[in-house]
Parts: sequence; structure tokens; C-alpha cells
Amino acid sequence: MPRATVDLHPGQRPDEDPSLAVRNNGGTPPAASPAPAGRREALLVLSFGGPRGSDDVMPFLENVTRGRGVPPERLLDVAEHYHHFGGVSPINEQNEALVAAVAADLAAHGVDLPVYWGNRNWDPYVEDVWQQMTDDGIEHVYVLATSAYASYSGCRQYHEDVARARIATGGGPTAEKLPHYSDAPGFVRANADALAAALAQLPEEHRATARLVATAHSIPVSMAAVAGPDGHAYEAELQAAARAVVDAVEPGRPVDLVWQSRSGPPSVPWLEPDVNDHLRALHENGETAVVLFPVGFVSDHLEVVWDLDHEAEETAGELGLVFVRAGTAGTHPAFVAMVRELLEERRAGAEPRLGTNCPAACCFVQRPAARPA
Ligand SMILES: CC1=C(CCC(=O)O)c2cc3nc(cc4[nH]c(cc5[nH]c(cc1n2)c(C)c5CCC(=O)O)c(CCC(=O)O)c4C)C(CCC(=O)O)=C3C
Ligand SMILES: [Fe+2]
Repeated sequence: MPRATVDLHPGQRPDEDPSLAVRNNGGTPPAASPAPAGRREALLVLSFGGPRGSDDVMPFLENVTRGRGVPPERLLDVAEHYHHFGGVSPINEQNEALVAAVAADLAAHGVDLPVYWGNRNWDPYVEDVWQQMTDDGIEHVYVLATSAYASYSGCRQYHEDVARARIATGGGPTAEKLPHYSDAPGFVRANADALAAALAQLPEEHRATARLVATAHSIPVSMAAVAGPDGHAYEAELQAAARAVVDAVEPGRPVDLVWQSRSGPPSVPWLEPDVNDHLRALHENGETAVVLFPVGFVSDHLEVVWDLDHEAEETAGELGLVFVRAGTAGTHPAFVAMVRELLEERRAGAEPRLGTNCPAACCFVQRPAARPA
């Protein structure tokens, strides 16, 4: 079966072969050569997408889960979460705000580069924005995925989105995905400031003792096993990010990493423990207050505003746990500046200091075949 992705060999550059979709350096540093002078370049913020109203919800969910073996009961459940907000996902507004903040920051720093936005699962689709960039004469695109971590869902699938868009448009600009950035100082700073603000919201008597709990989207155990070049990079990067965020607030304070928003059929194992089970365990251990910080998400997605602010908060309430949920990176100036730094590092052809590049072949997951209708 043909694959809709293109792998580069270590050290190979997309410029050498315009049919190659995504520059991916095979785990070696990118070639230390600056962007060719006069090349028309752009930044693309590439995201997940989300519905804009109730009529969009089911078609959006069908886009997300096509061929993924997600049971219909789970889909109806998640549809209800969206309907609770009038079918409007918060993610679109958040991406618009990020694009505006990044464009303003680039302009303020004299970087003359247009910023585009496209999604995997909903309008504006990546295929359409690719056509737009082609029509605008863009020759090369740097791709910022709105996901900070390794894994098929958070990294590899965004490479596939670019490849699909290039196939749909017969080429268009060459592209390189900026590295995932969970360890970039700007990302850590943004999350640390949010965590500090959340701690400050706690009643005084709980501030020093509240349990700090980082959360991230659960993924299937099989997907976690092949994340990153040596496997398990999703969990490892999350552990490191949770640690770094807490250390920036209060060095050495204990932190737990737990999982939220599991999907898929119950028969398929996903990363555990679930955040709600973890809250119960904390309560049994005598904890009285908890600060949750969703370091696995770059903005307050539906999973954050529903699964944490509604479900986890309710669990905490039942247990009598004092509960505060910290914010996400969003448009924190340090996070916005990080985007410029990642970009400038690549444009200058400098040795990369920030982020992690996945080798071309990692994070592949053998998907179950689509179920017959
Ligand atoms: C690792 C990861 C991220 C973080 C990295 C990244 O950001 O890319 C993420 C983000 C997101 N996931 C989102 C929404 C959904 N994810 C689903 C399903 C799934 N997610 C998975 C993983 C991840 N997902 C997986 C393994 C599945 C099972 C199906 C499959 O194998 O692909 C489903 C189907 C219903 C369900 O079962 O939940 C929905 C609706 C939204 C938009 C939210 C909004 O509207 O604000 C965002 C940002
Ligand atoms: Fe998801």
C-alpha cells in the first residue's frame, strides 16, 4: 500500500529534491547552511483544528477518528463535550491569537516573514493553506506544530499532514518542521509562570504543601513504545518538562505526571494512571490540595476546559480536595519569543540549541485498517 509520507536520509536536504515533503535530518543536526538569499519563506502554524459550531461537531469527529477504531459511544461522549460549549472548540480562537502574537513579535524584531495557519482536521485545512501559500509565491515553509512533544499524534502525524498537503497541491513550497520544543526555555518559562500563578490562587495554608500534578493526553501504550528514536520519548519528554517547570518555581518540589482524555476501545491499553484515579489515590494518601498543570497542551484545548475544569474538578470536589488548574503556554511572551528563536535558528543555519529533532523513521504506528462501514 502506498504511504503518504516521504522520508529523508540523514543529512539530506529537501532543497536537493523538491519532491521531498519534509526536511527531517535523521537525528543528526540540520546542515549548517543558511537559507538561500532571496528565497520567499513563511511560517506555518500547523494545528489540530476544531469545530466552530454544533453542525461541525460530528463531521469534525469523523475527520479525527476515520480509520482509528474509536468506538461510537466514545464519539457521542466527546460530541457532548463540544456541545456543552455550543459546538465551538476553544482551539481556533487560541490559534488565531498565537498567529497574531507571533506575527507581531516577528514584526517587532524586524523579521519580515508572513505567518499562515492550517489544520489537520478542520477549516482552515492544511491543504487549502498550502494552495494559498503556493499562490502567494512562497517557496519554503517552516512548520510549527502546536504540540511540544514526540509521538505519532504530536509529531509524526504533522509530518504526514504536510506531505498530504504537498501531494494535494502538486508540490508548492518545500517544508521543514521546526523541532518539538518541550525543553525550550521559553516553553518552560510560560508553564512555570502559569504554575506560580495557580499556586498563588490557593488558600495560604495549602501553598507549601499542595501536591503538584502535571497532566498530558494519554496515548496508546503501543504508540508510546515507538515515540522518538529509541521509544518512550513522549513519556520521557513529559517527565523532563514537568520537572523543569516545577524546578523553575520551586527547585526539587515533588511532581507527579499523570494522563487524561484516554480514547479508543477499552480493550486497548493506554498510558495510566488517569488523572481522576490519581486524585483518588492522593486523597487516600491524606493529601488535601492539588494544583494540576496541563503541560502536555500548548493552550487550553477542549481536553483542558472539559476533562480538567469539569471532570477532574468534580472528582476533586467529591473528595474534598482543594483544586486549582494552572494555565497553558498560550500566548505567553516567552513562548511567542521561543517560536521566533526556533525559526531564526533554522534560518541562520546555526547549530540547533533548542528542541529535539526526530529521526526520519521514528514514531510510526501500525494503524488498524479502517473498519468497513
Ligand atoms: C497526543 C495527543 C494530542 C496532543 C498533541 C497535539 O496537540 O497534536 C492530542 C491533541 C488533541 N486532540 C484533540 C481532539 C481529539 N483527539 C481525539 C482522539 C485522539 N487523540 C490522541 C492523542 C492526542 N491528541 C489519540 C491517540 C486519539 C485517538 C485517535 C487516534 O488514534 O488518532 C479525538 C476523538 C475523540 C476522542 O476519542 O477523544 C478528538 C476530538 C484536540 C482538539 C481539542 C479542541 O477542540 O480544543 C487536540 C489539540
Ligand atoms: Fe486528541
